[in-house]
Amino acid sequence: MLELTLDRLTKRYHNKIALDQVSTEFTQGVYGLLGANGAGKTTMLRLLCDILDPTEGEVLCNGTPIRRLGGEYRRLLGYLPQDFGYYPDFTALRYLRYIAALKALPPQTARDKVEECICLTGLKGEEKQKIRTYSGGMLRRLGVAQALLNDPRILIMDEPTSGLDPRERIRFRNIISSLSRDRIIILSTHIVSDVEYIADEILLLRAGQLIQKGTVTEVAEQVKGRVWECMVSPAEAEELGQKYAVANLKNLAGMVKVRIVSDEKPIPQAEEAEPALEDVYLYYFDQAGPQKRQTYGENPYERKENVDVSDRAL
Ligand SMILES: Nc1ncnc2c1ncn2[C@@H]1O[C@H](COP(=O)(O)OP(=O)(O)OP(=O)(O)O)[C@@H](O)[C@H]1O
Repeated sequence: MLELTLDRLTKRYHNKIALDQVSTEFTQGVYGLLGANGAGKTTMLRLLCDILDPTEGEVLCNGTPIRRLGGEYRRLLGYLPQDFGYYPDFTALRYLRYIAALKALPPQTARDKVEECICLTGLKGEEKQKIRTYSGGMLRRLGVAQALLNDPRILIMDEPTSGLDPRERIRFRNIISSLSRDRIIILSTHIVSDVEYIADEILLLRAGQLIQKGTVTEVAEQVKGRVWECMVSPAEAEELGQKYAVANLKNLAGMVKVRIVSDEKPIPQAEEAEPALEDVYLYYFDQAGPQKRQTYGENPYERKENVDVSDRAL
């Protein structure tokens, strides 16, 4: 079985520490790397892909430093960067054949894999369209397809769901679930719901440090006793929003149901609620300040459909 080990992995850009002594292991499964902007997610993924050199520490694959494995390691790897390069005037088919050639796949294998990846990512029927005509979701699926051409045992994706509409998000999650057998899949995001349902383990990265790792339930347990719900008037809700990290607001018959993440009980009538992953996210990453938290949408108490709390909090 494949095992990736990060051993005190550190990356400094001049005097800025982007990744700070991160040690952890990955075995088969889906891992969701969650963190706010600038937390160090891209840096960690690029170190894992051997695109960046660590300042200290190392990445090991089955005990051997990936530096030493070189091409042997890269053959195990599929990578979808945040902005993957493509030629807009190529058709998807031509582009995938081109990438297959770059990955040095033998011609028959290339033809088979291109077809397989087109089908797997739901692009069948659209593969002869020029990429410039693709929607954001189709483009992301094409990105996944190119990362899969060499049948990688390790699949690394940087913010693969950014800019996708809810339908494409669900589609993406289903693709990842179908790929998860026999692979290490690591994907970064700042959108909690994108990893909540598919990740076997969640890693929380804050200011370059790994602050939590575990299943969704294990990570959510970390805020047990710190999640509160209460029904208050709109004015009280506004006041609470100024003071606390508010995870959820719902208008109910003139009153507002408020979900708050706080070490202390915010008001006497607040009741403890079962923690969820987005509460954890809010607990660790709510750096926006109350003003920003409260200015989402025209009515701050209206929970907009398909808008992630984590998006709102940042
Ligand atoms: N080439 C670079 N030179 C200097 N600083 C950098 C460089 N790349 C990243 N950084 C800094 O390192 C920190 C971590 O950046 P990184 O891109 O890894 O974070 P991230 O979690 O992926 O953020 P985002 O979600 O915005 O992509 C940030 O403070 C960033 O400004």
